[in-house]
Amino acid sequence: MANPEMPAEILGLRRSIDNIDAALVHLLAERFKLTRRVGELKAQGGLPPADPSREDQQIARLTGIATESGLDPAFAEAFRAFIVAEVIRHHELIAAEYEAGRREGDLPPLDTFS
Ligand SMILES: O=C(O)C(=O)C[C@]1(C(=O)O)C=C[C@@H](O)C=C1
Repeated sequence: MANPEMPAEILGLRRSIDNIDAALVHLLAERFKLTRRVGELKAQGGLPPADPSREDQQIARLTGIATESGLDPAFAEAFRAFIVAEVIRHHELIAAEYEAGRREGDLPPLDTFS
């Protein structure tokens, strides 16, 4: 039996889905640029890669936004946690590089008088 033809409406919907997927990838790329800098500043300042209290704020805020906008809040939280787990992995790698002295170019100059 031949494949049934794809309705034109589905093809139109797929074009918009592709646009949204592209926007999500661009947004994630920009988010990771910001969190990479956060990771560098944390490594320089001796702060831990993860911040559970900040994450509690994110969860509360995003749960409200998801509920208001009709997105399953459990899905919103799973998506946030997936992204943040990757951010924390990056932060740990950055911190390990600082500790190994491989990112000293990004460190402030040594204060030899203290
Ligand atoms: O805000 C921070 O402290 C971050 O490191 C960023 C971020 C995030 O990706 O939003 C990542 C890890 C922390 O546990 C909390 C938040």
